Amino acid sequence: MSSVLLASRNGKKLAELQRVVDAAGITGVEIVGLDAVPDYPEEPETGATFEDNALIKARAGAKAIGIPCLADDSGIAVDALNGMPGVLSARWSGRHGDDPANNALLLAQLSDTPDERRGAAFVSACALVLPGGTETVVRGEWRGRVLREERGPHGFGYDPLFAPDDEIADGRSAAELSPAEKDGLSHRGKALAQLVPALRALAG
Ligand SMILES: O=P(O)(O)OP(=O)(O)OP(=O)(O)OC[C@H]1O[C@@H](n2cnc3c(O)ncnc32)[C@H](O)[C@@H]1O
Ligand SMILES: [Mg+2]
Repeated sequence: MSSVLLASRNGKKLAELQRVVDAAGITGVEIVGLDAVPDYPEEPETGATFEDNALIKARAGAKAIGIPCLADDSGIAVDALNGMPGVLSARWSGRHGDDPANNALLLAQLSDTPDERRGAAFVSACALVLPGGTETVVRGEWRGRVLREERGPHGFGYDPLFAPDDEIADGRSAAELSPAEKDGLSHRGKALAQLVPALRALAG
């Protein structure tokens, strides 16, 4: 049984990554979180793109622990803000990981933006880096619109403000979808689906 390190310091994101990998039913690969390995310092996420940052995080984990490492870098890209917050999504309000402050700032910035120009996309880049140096990076996108108020109890981050375009969502926010529904539609689900063959190849 080989092990793969899932390198995220965001508990709710980590849970989503774990769920999607579990649902893929990959046998012979054990997924371990950062809590199961010795502590190593967090790399600054200095990349200009989601892909760059996912690689920074996955390379750091593979190097520090010496096993294959999977990392996600993600965020929301708002059309009316020319793609921002983008790679700055986790710290848009200035405080890293402060979801209520990030959501409040985004709402305020879009207060004058009419409904027909509130389009946005969640983006996830997922990188798998092997200690030998092999690197795979994939991307998933999820189109929708930014709501005018937060709705729904599930998910994390900007989910309560994001209404996916998918018909099956039927106007609900991403935080009003069940976790399984979100996984089936989300940027992260779409990105990870492309990594399943590479993960399967590690089994043994
Ligand atoms: O870097 P790690 O340790 O994985 O954890 P993080 O929370 O810092 O993660 P990112 O740097 O990738 O920043 C992603 C931010 O984008 C937002 N985001 C990403 N995926 C999301 C999702 O599925 N739903 C809602 N918001 C999301 C949320 O604000 C995250 O904090
Ligand atoms: Mg981060």
